[in-house]
Amino acid sequence: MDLKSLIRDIPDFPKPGILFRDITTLLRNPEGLRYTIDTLTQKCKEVGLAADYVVGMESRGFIFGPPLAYHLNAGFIPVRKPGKLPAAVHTVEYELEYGFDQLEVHQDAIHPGSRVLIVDDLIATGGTAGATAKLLQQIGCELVGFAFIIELRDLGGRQQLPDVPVVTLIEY
Ligand SMILES: O=P(O)(O)OC[C@H]1O[C@H](OP(=O)(O)OP(=O)(O)O)[C@H](O)[C@@H]1O
Ligand SMILES: Nc1ncnc2[nH]cnc12
Repeated sequence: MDLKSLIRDIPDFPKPGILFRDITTLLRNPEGLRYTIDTLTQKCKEVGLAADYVVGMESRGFIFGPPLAYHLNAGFIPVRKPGKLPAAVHTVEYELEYGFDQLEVHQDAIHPGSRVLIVDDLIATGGTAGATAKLLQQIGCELVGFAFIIELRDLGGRQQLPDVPVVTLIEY
């Protein structure tokens, strides 16, 4: 399936100079959605990505994380923007393609030694995924790999990540 044809490109969003890769057009396509989840699962299994937990970042990691966790027989743990999680949190700061932000995870959601797989819709600069990896590794988790629907290769985000397998479906 030509997944790229289901991604909509929006120039100058959310800021001038950013070419936004919009996944909502893929999500609303039944065959595209099924193919995306099935192929992501298959590729993770092919490289041996067994995990206790799939960790997804707010907000688009929440779309792809739970179905992937379901198919990999793992739990799902949300990593959220600041002030959203109700219990005690661990926090990390990171840089975006278009700004700065923080991410948080519940302290009691995850424990040293847990095998975790980080999932998001897209890797650009690698700031978000790299910060999430740092957060989880500081807790003492075993990071088994990353899975993204889209990789923006020119931004070199992969170089920001620890040396574990990276699964991607679409590259620009
Ligand atoms: O590799 P990076 O340069 O860090 O960029 C990738 C991140 O940016 C987007 O999220 P965003 O922070 O815009 O939040 P959203 O999902 O809530 O729109 C995207 O969903 C990734 O999480
Ligand atoms: N170019 C882009 N398109 C969609 N989401 C993004 N997140 C960071 N950069 C992005």
